[in-house]
Amino acid sequence: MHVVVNAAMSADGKLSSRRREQLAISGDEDFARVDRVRAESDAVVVGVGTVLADDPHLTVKDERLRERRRERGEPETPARVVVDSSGRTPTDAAVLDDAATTYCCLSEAAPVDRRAALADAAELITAGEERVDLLRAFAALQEAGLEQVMVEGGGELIFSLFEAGLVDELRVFIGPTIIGGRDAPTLADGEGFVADFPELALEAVDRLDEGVLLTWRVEDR
Ligand SMILES: NC(=O)C1=CN([C@@H]2O[C@H](COP(=O)(O)OP(=O)(O)OC[C@H]3O[C@@H](n4cnc5c(N)ncnc54)[C@H](O)[C@@H]3O)[C@@H](O)[C@H]2O)C=CC1
Ligand SMILES: Nc1nc(O)c(N)c(N[C@@H]2O[C@H](COP(=O)(O)O)[C@@H](O)[C@H]2O)n1
Repeated sequence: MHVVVNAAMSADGKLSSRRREQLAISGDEDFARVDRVRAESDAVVVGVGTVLADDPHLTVKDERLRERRRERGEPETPARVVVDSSGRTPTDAAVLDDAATTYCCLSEAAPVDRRAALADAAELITAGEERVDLLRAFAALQEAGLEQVMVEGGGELIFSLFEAGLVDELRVFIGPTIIGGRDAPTLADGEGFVADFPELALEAVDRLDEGVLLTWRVEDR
């Protein structure tokens, strides 16, 4: 499995404001690039915090990219994956519509009624007692045939994936704005590292829109 984390942050490292509402940090060129990365992926993954904040659809938007996927014999949009320990994904979430297969990765703590509600619209994977065990959940996704995986956020999930050593590549668009706020989400939140910081090797620097795209490879830990 190859895991690419892709996100957009402000020049001061924020994914959104302290209100945690969806903000367009990317410009048109970067959103088009994100669409191409989605179209090259078998699955697009987000945490439930992002589902609750943004209600994303996570589909491929460009019809030509969808057509190329169909020509390759792939579903026109990749599978969608929500990492959701207690099954908080609303049943009317856009990510649960029939545009693509959706996997909900739950923990054993997810209540039975939430499991039943989500089972109608999603494939359920259970891994971990109170929190989703990402190593086990991603192994189950790989077992289901998902090899090229794109993670779109948010900051809690991205930190945990780095902590679990699951990230192969990080692509960050840095947009021309300052958001600020000590409580605004950043690229990697969670508890944070105090030692054994993951190390990155810079692979590319590209100017896009009024910002810059950095592509990093994650060094083996
Ligand atoms: N600018 C950008 O590229 C993006 C911005 N965002 C923004 O990020 C914010 C949402 O991010 P977060 O609140 O950090 O939520 P998140 O999307 O990272 O989800 C975190 C939640 O996932 C669940 N979870 C289950 N197992 C977990 C594990 N092992 N590790 C971590 N989480 C686990 C927990 O319920 C946890 O609260 C929103 O404001 C959204 O707009 C989200 C995606 C991309
Ligand atoms: N790459 C990027 N740039 C931004 O400025 C963003 N706000 C995001 N957000 C991510 O995209 C998801 C929305 O997907 P749909 O358009 O609904 O398909 C959102 O939930 C974030 O994961 N990304």
